[in-house]
Amino acid sequence: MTTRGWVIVGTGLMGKLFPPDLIARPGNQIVGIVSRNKESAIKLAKMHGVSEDLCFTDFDAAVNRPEVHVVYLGTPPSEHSRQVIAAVKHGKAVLCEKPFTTNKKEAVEAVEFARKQKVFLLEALFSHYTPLWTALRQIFRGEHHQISITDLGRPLHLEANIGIPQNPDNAPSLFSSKCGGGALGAVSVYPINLAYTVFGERPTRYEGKIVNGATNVDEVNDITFEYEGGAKAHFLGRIREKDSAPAIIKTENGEIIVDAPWWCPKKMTVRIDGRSEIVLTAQIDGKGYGYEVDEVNRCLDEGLIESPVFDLNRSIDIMDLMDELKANLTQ
Ligand SMILES: NC(=O)C1=CN([C@@H]2O[C@H](COP(=O)(O)OP(=O)(O)OC[C@H]3O[C@@H](n4cnc5c(N)ncnc54)[C@H](OP(=O)(O)O)[C@@H]3O)[C@@H](O)[C@H]2O)C=CC1
Ligand SMILES: O=C1OC[C@@H](O)[C@H](O)[C@H]1O
Repeated sequence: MTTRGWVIVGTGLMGKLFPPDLIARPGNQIVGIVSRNKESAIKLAKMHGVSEDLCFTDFDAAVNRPEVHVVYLGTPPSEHSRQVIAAVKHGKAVLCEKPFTTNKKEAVEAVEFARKQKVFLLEALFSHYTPLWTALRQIFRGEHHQISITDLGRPLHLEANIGIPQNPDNAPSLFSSKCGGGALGAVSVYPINLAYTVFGERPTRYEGKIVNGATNVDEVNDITFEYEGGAKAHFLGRIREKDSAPAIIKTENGEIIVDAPWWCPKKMTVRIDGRSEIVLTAQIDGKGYGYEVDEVNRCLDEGLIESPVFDLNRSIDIMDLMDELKANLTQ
C-alpha cells in the first residue's frame, strides 16, 4: 500500500476534527502542520501525536517537501483559493474544505490553475462521500443494486433543513465576513448539494430570503429551488439555532427519509407506495471525514486529477449559485 504524507493547514476546529479520521485510515500520515503561529501548530501537533519538527509557519516550506503528497485546507473560505493555488504550484494534491471559496471568481481561478497543472483537487464536502450519500447518488443515477429509480419515479420535492447553533465566541471565522463566513457556506451548502444530487441539475428558479446578522454575515437562509416540471427543494439553513429534522425526498411513487443528521446519516428509509419499504443503514467511522480521505486516495491511485463523484464543475456551479442567491435574496 502507498503511504501518503498529508499537511494540515489551519489549527482551528477542523484542524482538531479532521486528523484523527485521516490517520485512522491506513496509509495516511501527517507530515506537516501549518499555522500562522508556531505555538498553535505545536499544540495541535501534540494533540495528534505529530513531532514538533513538523510544525511550520511558512506554507511553502511545509508543502514543498518530497514527503508531502496531499494538502488539507482547514482554513476559512477566504484563504482557500490562494492556498489551493500555492499548493498546486508545488504539485501537491489538495483536499479543500467547504465552502470551496467565497465566490465563483475565486473558484474558477483555483480550478483552472489545478486543471492546467494537472494536479488533483477536491472539495471536502464530507457528506457527499459517506456511505448513505453514496447510496443516494446511486439511486438517483439509476445505479443502485437494490432500489430502482423507475419504481420510485422522478423526484418531486426535497425538504432538508440544517441548523447548527454557534456564536461569534466559539466560531469567530464563521461569523466574520472577512473570512467568508455565513450560513450559506457553513451549513446550506449541504442541502444545496443534496438538491444537486437528487435533481441532477441546477434549479431554474429560486425564491426565499437570506437574513444577515449583527456581524454582517448571513445567519438564516430560507430558500426554495424550483426545477423544470415544477419539482421543488426547500431548505432552512441556520447557524444560531439547532434543527435536527430528517431530510425528506418525495418522489412520484414513494419517498426517502434520511434520518438526522442527514448530512452524515446512519439510516435511510426508502418506501415505494404500497409495495415495499427498504431500510438502509451504515456505520459512520469516526466523525465521518475518513470517506473523503478514501476518495482522495482512490483518485490518486487511479491517476485522476478530479473526482468523478464530485467534479470541480459542481464546486464552481455551487459557488456561482451562491453568488446569485446572495445577490438576489439578501434582505
Ligand atoms: N466538514 C465539516 O464538518 C466542517 C467544515 N468546516 C469548514 O472548515 C473550514 C475551517 O473552519 P473551522 O475549522 O471551523 O474554522 P476555525 O476558524 O476554527 O479555524 C480556521 C483556522 O484557519 C487558520 N487561518 C488561516 N488564515 C486565517 C484567517 N485569515 N482568519 C482566521 N483563521 C485563519 C487559523 O489557524 P492558525 O491560527 O493556526 O493559522 C484558524 O484557526 C471552513 O471552510 C469551514 O466551512 C468547518 C466546520 C465543520
Ligand atoms: O460544515 C459544518 O458542519 C458542522 C458545523 O459545526 C459547521 O458550522 C459547518 O461549517
